[in-house]
Amino acid sequence: MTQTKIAIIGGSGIYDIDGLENAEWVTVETPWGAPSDQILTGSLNGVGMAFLPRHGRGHVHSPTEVPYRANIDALKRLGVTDVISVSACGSFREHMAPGDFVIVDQFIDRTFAREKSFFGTGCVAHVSVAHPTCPRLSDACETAGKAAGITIHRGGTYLAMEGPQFSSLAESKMYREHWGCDVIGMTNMPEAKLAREAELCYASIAMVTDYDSWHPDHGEVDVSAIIATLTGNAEKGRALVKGLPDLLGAERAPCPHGCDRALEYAILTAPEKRDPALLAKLDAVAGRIL
Ligand SMILES: CSC[C@H]1O[C@H](OP(=O)(O)O)[C@H](O)[C@@H]1O
Ligand SMILES: Nc1ncnc2[nH]cnc12
Repeated sequence: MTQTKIAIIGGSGIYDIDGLENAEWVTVETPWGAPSDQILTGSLNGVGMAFLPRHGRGHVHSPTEVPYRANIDALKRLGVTDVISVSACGSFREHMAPGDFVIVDQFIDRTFAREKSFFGTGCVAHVSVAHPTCPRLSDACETAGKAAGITIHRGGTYLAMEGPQFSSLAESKMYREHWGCDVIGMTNMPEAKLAREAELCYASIAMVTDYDSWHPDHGEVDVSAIIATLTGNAEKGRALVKGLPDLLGAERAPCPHGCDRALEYAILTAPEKRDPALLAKLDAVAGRIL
């Protein structure tokens, strides 16, 4: 049995979490550079926890510049088994209103200026992201959220845009009316893809902060309104996180959906053709099978 270790990646407006026992900010070095910030480690009800502010304390990294590979590698290196992203998002659906939480289960990746894989020349791998989030971890988030009195929508398609500017009205309408997207944000990709490559279970909680720019009765999105909604949600988010350790348990069996075995048949490069330098960088991410 593996010990459960739950990581929370906190998005915009979430730079710390309270209530961890033996809390300590630790520096983690990775072959992919420095993570967004130090990582807060500790435990909650006997379960190991880690918290990483995605944009760094003080919000220093733009969505494009977040060191996604270093973040996921650092969490893996710390022994994390389950990653929960908590993000701000715009909503394309009237009934997904500001203040509601959406447990995202699909993504459309429109980002184009980010490193999206740990693999490449010298070690080529193709993992499946047909189902990019873990249903078991998403179940726990839904249950904990409902117990905390949060309005939760289970399932939704998240459009990941490059940013940093928000969408034009034409883009917003296209994503909503033609592409079937439910919410929009700038950070869950490539994060979810990298978590899958690192064989980590990943769930995404998108906190609705605005109606982007499509809604005729709401002004277009601006950052001050987003932060006001997030601040109003902080207590709900904290309550959700506190419910997770008991739901996930201190020990975990293999993921029933195979997230923790995603690399099993993914690597194509012949053993004799693999690049030792890249293999060395993959020690944490793919050490289980390399
Ligand atoms: C603060 S407005 C836009 C910014 O907020 C979201 O960040 P995160 O996903 O880390 O909560 C969004 O994706 C943008 O990066
Ligand atoms: N409307 C929006 N578009 C992109 N990212 C967001 N984060 C919060 N609201 C957003």
